[in-house]
Amino acid sequence: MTATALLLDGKALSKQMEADLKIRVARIIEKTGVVPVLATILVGNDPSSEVYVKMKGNACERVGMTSVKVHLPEETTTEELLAAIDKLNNDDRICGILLQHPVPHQIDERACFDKIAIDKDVDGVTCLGFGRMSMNEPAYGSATPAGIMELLKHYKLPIAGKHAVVVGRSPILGKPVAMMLLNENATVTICHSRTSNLPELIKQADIIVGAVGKPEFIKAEWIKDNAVVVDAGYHTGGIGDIELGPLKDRAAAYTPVPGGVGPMTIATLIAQTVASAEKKIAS
Ligand SMILES: Nc1nc2c(c(=O)[nH]1)N[C@@H](CN(C=O)c1ccc(C(=O)N[C@@H](CCC(=O)O)C(=O)O)cc1)CN2
Repeated sequence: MTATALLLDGKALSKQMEADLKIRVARIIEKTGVVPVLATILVGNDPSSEVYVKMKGNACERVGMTSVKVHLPEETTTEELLAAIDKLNNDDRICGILLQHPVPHQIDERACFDKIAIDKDVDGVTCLGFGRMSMNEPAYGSATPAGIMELLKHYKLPIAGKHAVVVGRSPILGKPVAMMLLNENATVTICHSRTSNLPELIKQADIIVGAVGKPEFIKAEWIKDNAVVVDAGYHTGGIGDIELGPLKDRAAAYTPVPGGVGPMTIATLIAQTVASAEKKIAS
């Protein structure tokens, strides 16, 4: 029997989140007279990265915050980027720092992510933040995984006791989403490029997360009926990492591309920046 799968509408939820964030930002400004600031760092001229950073700046404006944009040339060295991050760490006006991934190949991205002060790591990219989150200690989660968890929570989809299969193990997506699902008591399998029996493992998934970065790499026929399908991919032509078409009438729920995980990434970054600003005034 087929039924229409529940559409996990990240675009609509991100709008709701923004409405709430706008009120919280107005309260911060009323109390302190200071507008919260997110610093965005873009290194080089990757057109997609330019678009994502612009979208983040626009989201800041929509909720009444500002963003300081640091745009560094393609030839920037690790040392130069570390110095730029250090300057933002020491700037009292800045509540959060976003370093757009990927950075040019000559840069040690890990060293630069880890230079971000923990209280300004609103994009959840530092090893310290990841470790704390994994241990269920307070930390800002990596933006896309935290956005996915918020979406599952909003639609009251059960996680505890479910078998979640994550395809991808990147530091800002696959690994953190696996730890977040584990913290919610899912049984988690992490698959990657060296996994030999991928279709077989995916067949077991109650929750499948596509985080592999390859267009429609995960085939609909590998996914069992009534699974919750989360597609964290975004590729030209409006497709993700999962072949979503055939699943729309046999999954329990699915995130569309576009309009699913992507908008939640941005809303989560902004929500965590607002939380950082609130923490600052409470301390
Ligand atoms: N430091 C980071 N770098 C990167 C992250 C991240 O979370 N932190 N994520 C991705 C890219 N990304 C944000 O940076 C991102 C990608 C896609 C979307 C999005 O909303 N996409 C739309 C469709 C695109 C469009 O309208 O043009 C959608 O899915 O509806 C948001 C953020 C890599 N780098």
